[in-house]
Amino acid sequence: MGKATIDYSLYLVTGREFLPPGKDYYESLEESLQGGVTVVQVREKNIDTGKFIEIARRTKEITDKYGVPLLINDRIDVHLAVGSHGIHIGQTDMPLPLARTLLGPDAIIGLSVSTPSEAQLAVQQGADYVGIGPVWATGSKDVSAKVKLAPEGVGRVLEILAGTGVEAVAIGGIHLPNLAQLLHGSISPTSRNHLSGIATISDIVGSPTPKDAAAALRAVVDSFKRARKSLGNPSSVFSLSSPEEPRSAESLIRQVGVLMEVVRKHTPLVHQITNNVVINDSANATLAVGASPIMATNARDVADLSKVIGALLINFGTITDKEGMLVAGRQANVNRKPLVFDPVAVGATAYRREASRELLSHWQPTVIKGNAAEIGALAESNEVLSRGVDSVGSGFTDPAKVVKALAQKRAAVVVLTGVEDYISDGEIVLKASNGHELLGNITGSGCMTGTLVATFCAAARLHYLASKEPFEDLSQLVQGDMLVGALAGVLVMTVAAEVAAARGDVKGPGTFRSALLDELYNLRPEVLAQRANVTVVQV
Ligand SMILES: Nc1ncnc2c1ncn2[C@@H]1O[C@H](COP(=O)(O)OP(=O)(O)OP(=O)(O)O)[C@@H](O)[C@H]1O
Ligand SMILES: Cc1ncsc1CCO
Repeated sequence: MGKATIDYSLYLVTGREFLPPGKDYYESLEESLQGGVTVVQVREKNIDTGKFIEIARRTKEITDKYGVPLLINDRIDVHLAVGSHGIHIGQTDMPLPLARTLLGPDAIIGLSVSTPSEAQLAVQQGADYVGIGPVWATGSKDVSAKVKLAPEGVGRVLEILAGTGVEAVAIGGIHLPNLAQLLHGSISPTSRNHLSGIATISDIVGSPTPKDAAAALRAVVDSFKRARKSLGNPSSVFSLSSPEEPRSAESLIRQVGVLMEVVRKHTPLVHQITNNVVINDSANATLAVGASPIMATNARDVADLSKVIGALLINFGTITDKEGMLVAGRQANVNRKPLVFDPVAVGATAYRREASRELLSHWQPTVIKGNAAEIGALAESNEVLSRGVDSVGSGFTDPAKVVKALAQKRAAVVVLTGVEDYISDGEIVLKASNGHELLGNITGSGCMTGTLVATFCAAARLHYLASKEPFEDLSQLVQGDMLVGALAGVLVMTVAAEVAAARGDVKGPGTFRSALLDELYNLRPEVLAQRANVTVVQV
């Protein structure tokens, strides 16, 4: 088996302590290989050398039967004794150059890395692959003192590895429900490098049916790799929502009109965890455009709900239900429902910054929507400051560049609201110049825009599912063109606002607020198409 042909898709690290009561280690191992494990690493701590060699030898008999390479954790002597394919070493184990000298060029040597600089060194020293982690907290190893990388942190390491030929698996807290989030969210921002696979212990070893457990994980990794491989444009965030038509402003506006009809026809359920300032206006805005709102926040309620909703909005304006946000978002990823994140006032306090980091490491948003201060805080730019929930200052020097970079960094569509709205999927940037200044005089206009973005993302998914052959890409977090969904939310809101503001009965914010609801209800695709002012910005 040549080194170049090794498939790192599903890398099993053994851990006999996780076996369910009564389950035999060798039986579990064989079943996991039948389920699709592609590499095995024997990891034994605190064990006599003789016993380690015995376990490794019997393990190799089984892995050989399935043509799967065997690696030994840390112990070169055990590797040599059983003739395995190589070793895996940690940062504090034997130095990689020394291991290479001892083992020669043909042995596989993998290294655990947690940072881009460790990855850089691994490349220089000739590692064949790296294990990047810990991604999340895990019960299999004490990583309490280590920084949890989250998918975004894995992506920063993958950036370093791009083009080097060094492959990468991620490790730490990876389970079936967060696997698609990890694969998608860790694609490196600039080079679009992605994981070769994932390493796991407990999901497989701890299962009474390791064959099924391995097969389920493998199916997600396989479909992810297939999708990345077949991708026409590797910079696209949503690989399977490749646009139906070339992306001109006219065609996008036409597609927005289609989504307006889809909402009225199918009345998607839009689950919203939002702040208590805007909750009623947001629910009414959802109804006005033809969808159906549900404002559940309790963690015990949201998991069931996730199966039936069209999309989820998480707006942390008054941030009282973080537990519900964590569970609902994770379930949206599992059920492949669009998830719109509105990080209200994220830059204003340390607590909000920390909460946003926690949420974004726990689930992958489909769309991130914010005003300049909020997008600035997420993009770690100090061009725009916040005063509570509002932005202060004149905005970004180059807003198109900021939204495009953040979309790439977060693997999500980004919507920046303000006098002009900017929307990017990391590939193209749209500028939408509709709206009215009275929107700045009512509270929660941005929050309502977020609600409508979620509503039309639900429609984009329904439209995709209705118009395409059903497909089984288990690694996709969403299906449908979410750029069009986001644009639709922004345009419906801002065009309805223009029509409302022009009414003779509108005298100020109070009458405008009622008129806005009426005009959301009355808005037709033809009127939207006439008024929509959208341009594609070259970045
Ligand atoms: N002066 C303006 N002219 C045109 N449109 C505007 C103006 N101000 C805001 N908008 C529109 O209003 C919507 C809300 O954007 P804004 O940036 O004010 O949100 P926000 O600050 O998050 O609001 P809130 O915190 O009150 O929910 C956007 O769709 C935007 O296009
Ligand atoms: C005023 C306000 N405070 C927290 S959320 C919110 C609604 C507008 O973002």
